[in-house]
Amino acid sequence: MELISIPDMPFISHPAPQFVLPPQPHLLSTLMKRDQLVVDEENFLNLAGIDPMPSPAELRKQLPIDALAAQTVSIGRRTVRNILERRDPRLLVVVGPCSIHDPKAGLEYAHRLQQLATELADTLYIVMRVYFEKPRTSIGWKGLINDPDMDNTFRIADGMQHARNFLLEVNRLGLPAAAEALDPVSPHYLGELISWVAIGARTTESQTHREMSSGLPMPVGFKNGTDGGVETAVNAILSTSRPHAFLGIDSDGRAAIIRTRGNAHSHLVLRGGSSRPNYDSVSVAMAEGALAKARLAPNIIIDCAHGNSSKDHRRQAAVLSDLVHQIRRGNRSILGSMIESFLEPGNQPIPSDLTQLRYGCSVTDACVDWDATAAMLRDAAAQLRDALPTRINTDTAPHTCTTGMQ
Ligand SMILES: O=C[C@H](O)[C@H](O)COP(=O)(O)O
Ligand SMILES: C=C(OP(=O)(O)O)C(=O)O
Repeated sequence: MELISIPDMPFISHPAPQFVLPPQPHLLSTLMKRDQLVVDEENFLNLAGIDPMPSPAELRKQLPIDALAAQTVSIGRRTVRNILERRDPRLLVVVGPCSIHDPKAGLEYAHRLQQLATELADTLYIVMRVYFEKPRTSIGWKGLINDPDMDNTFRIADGMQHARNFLLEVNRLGLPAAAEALDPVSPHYLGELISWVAIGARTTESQTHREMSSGLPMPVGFKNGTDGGVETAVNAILSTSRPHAFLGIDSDGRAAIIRTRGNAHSHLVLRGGSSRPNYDSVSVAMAEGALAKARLAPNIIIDCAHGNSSKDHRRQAAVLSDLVHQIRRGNRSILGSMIESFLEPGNQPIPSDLTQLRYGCSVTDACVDWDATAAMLRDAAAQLRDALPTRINTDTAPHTCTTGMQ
């Protein structure tokens, strides 16, 4: 198409011009040279701004990982892999606040949890749930990274800095951390400080998250979908175990082609569904069947919260107790559990005056309080102590994705 008539056209006019520009790259670039504003109006229609962000390499330099934190991460990832491979008989327990909104309260929780983790270390392998990114069903606060001041100012650069700082502190205690990987850019900033990752019920079906997980260095748990079906998660585990190539960024924040090897330690997390829980022995047997059909390892973690407790924190203890009984009765596929727990019970709405926030109480899903958490975990450890040694691997069945696949 010739552009001869374009300089005379009243492009920036209201109402919009009568004709539609054909989508031809050469035409677009010519227009960009002639009148940037025309193109901006067209392509920035729904954008309010693009602000700079430090690159992952810059933030990592500003808040570097130290030897102590690196050792915690290394031991954390190795131990979770060993649990998935039946080399370590302990029950993995991912426990902590639904979301971190107040680093001070979060760290107080981490100190208490570290002591409990040491006390129960013969039976339970405790990893702190450190969730900074919240996937919302519709709208709501999206976590400390997205809006650290909880006032819709969305200071994401500050949020990322707080998140990295917090993870450093937790790891320095010798307590490994678990997080949901929601935004595919975030692991570039935080991944080296995380020992276990969840892909949430709302993103397990996403190809972007499966590709990302295939290159992550830690074991990844895929939640079943919000409808309760496990097929999406089974497909995700299959996909993630394979190599992928996809668009991403490098540590300097430049667009890059990322090539992955595949993650052999992805597994299923049963979190219940909108209509019913799926932690019971029949649901677990069905999940084992779905994994076997796909030639995947029978590796299952049970989330005591979400659809398995109808988001009622008081029901989480019953779910934990049930899965412990399944293990005592000989179940070999349940390798871990998740608990939403904080200093105080329940949850609270985010008030407009943040000084009204109740210290140590969740601002997202309701949590079990500290004393109840400690009681639940001590009880689980006591029940499991004599049942675990029989779970060490002595057979030849597949225990990670790749050994289970042809
Ligand atoms: O764990 C957290 C919530 O269940 C998740 O972020 C969804 O929350 P919402 O349904 O309140 O948006
Ligand atoms: C959002 C979460 O879980 P799910 O993806 O199971 O809803 C969560 O654990 O914070």
